Amino acid sequence: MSKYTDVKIAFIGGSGLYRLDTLKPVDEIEPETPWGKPSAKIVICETASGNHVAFLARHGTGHHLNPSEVPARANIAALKSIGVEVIIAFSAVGSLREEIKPRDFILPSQIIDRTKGIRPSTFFEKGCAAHIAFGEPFNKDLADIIYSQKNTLQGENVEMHRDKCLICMEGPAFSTRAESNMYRMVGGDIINMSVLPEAKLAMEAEIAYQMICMATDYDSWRVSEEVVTVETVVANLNANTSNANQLAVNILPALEEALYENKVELPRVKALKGSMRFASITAKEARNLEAVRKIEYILPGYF
Ligand SMILES: CSC[C@H]1O[C@H](OP(=O)(O)O)[C@H](O)[C@@H]1O
Ligand SMILES: Nc1ncnc2[nH]cnc12
Repeated sequence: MSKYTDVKIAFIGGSGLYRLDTLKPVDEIEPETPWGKPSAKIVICETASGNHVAFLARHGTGHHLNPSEVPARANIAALKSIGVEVIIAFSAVGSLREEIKPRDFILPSQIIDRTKGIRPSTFFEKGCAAHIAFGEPFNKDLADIIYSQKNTLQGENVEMHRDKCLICMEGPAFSTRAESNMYRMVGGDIINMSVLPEAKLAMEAEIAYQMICMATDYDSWRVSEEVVTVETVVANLNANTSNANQLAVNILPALEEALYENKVELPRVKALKGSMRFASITAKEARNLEAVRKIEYILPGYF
């Protein structure tokens, strides 16, 4: 049992965002979950109101994990074990649309899965099957709070877009020009390698999840442009860092008012609580006890 049980809000940092300078770190923890240890130590930070929030670097603090290697189950389970109810996850993405410019911020509302089945993507396996509804993979209440801060973004012509479709590819190589064009044709607006299985696992753990994407490049579709390289991504990432830091602190008061002070209701966050209680389709007597024991870590008493 962790000494922290009431850390309701967590930030996950992606490429280029290995800490949040605007939050005051007060402790570090490394929970051992049934799915192993998280990508990095979870940094516990104190907000201006005195609440604790968590920060976790998705690829490790020195970015040693490629997207296919991120221990997403351990990450989500570790956050759940300290009481997390809401995850705001940052991600660097390529843009598949002219109007989404490098350095713009995007709140996706949909995902198309182009990962290759090599990432463990569920807590429910080996004798305890369950199926979550994933039609709305992101949490609109959280997107609304984040979008309300759109005018605080700094930089010439930097915009925030919402309701976009995010393609999640396996990587680590970037897309070919033909793949990039295909993603545009099927309705993709932005592309990354990280939203899955993170978003699915959060849903299974009853954690509300919204990704804040930061465009770093035009991927490989634009004929007038060189194809994406990691140098382009990193240059724009560094430019995005201060906006990401500022956005994180700007949205905290609204999140804290809702989650700690119950001043505002977030119906789509509330609806998640208890949503998994009847999600397992496996007959009680047919459930594998070891599988159930592991799931107890994230949903105690459910199965
Ligand atoms: C460094 S470029 C590709 C890499 O960047 C994104 O990472 P994250 O989502 O963690 O910010 C993308 O998903 C790829 O993993
Ligand atoms: N073009 C791209 N494709 C996939 N992931 C990315 N992350 C940043 N840019 C990306």
